[in-house]
Amino acid sequence: MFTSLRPRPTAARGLLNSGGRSNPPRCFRPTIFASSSCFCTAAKQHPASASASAYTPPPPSTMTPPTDRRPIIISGPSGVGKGTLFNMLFEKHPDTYTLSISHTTRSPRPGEKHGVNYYYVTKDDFRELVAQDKFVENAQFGDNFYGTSKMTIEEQTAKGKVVVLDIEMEGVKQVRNSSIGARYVFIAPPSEEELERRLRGRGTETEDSVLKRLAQAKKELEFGRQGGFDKVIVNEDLDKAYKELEEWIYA
Ligand SMILES: Nc1ncnc2c1ncn2[C@@H]1O[C@H](COP(=O)(O)OP(=O)(O)OP(=O)(O)O)[C@@H](O)[C@H]1O
Repeated sequence: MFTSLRPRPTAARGLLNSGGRSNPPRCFRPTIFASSSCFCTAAKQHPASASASAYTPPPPSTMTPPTDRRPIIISGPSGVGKGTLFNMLFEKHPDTYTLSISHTTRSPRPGEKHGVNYYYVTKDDFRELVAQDKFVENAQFGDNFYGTSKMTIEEQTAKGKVVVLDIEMEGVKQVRNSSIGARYVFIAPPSEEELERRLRGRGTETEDSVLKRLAQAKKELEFGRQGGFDKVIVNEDLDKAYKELEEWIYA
């Protein structure tokens, strides 16, 4: 269990999966840094459009699904472009990827549905699930717990979907220590200055949130440098980074 910051951890995004991990469309697991009433920064439909002006939605893919069906764990500092890249992937391959649905102890918000946005459980139930080692990763934000169950991943994988988890380093460590076989990609910025520029340019954070995210980014970058990822992609040019990501996934 950890309580560190986790922007929009597990599979928290996706243009397509309005019933993905948590909240209403594009609003998933909370972030302690969220600056708006939406608990996450995922409300941006096309993050790329905010700063990466050259972004154009990719045409639907005719590619066959990847042969490697293991969950894809994406990690990297806040603002590096993880959501942007994965949204592009989801857009281009709408039938291939899915976001896992988290368990949470928080109450449903209006319009949210159990089993669609989250699995809503009591704290006692959650603790019991932790004790039974049912989660591949879990975290505490404020008073509430959040976790990705192994069962959710297994069910989606059994349906032929490739599950995507977007998690920060503590979550990555947990997944690595779990029984879930996964592949790991780290998204790095071209520089810390550019990372800050993107975070500020996104316009979703308060100054306090930007500073906290940048402080955490240093740790995340060090974690990325330590190795252990199957793939590291420097997201400088968005289209090139996306191509690299897709080639790696489909290799
Ligand atoms: N290659 C790029 N060049 C310029 N801007 C980019 C690039 N990739 C992403 N961006 C922009 O950077 C900002 C941050 O991207 P995004 O929200 O996808 O980051 P993130 O890693 O998902 O962050 P968080 O973890 O906080 O959700 C967005 O405004 C996005 O448009």
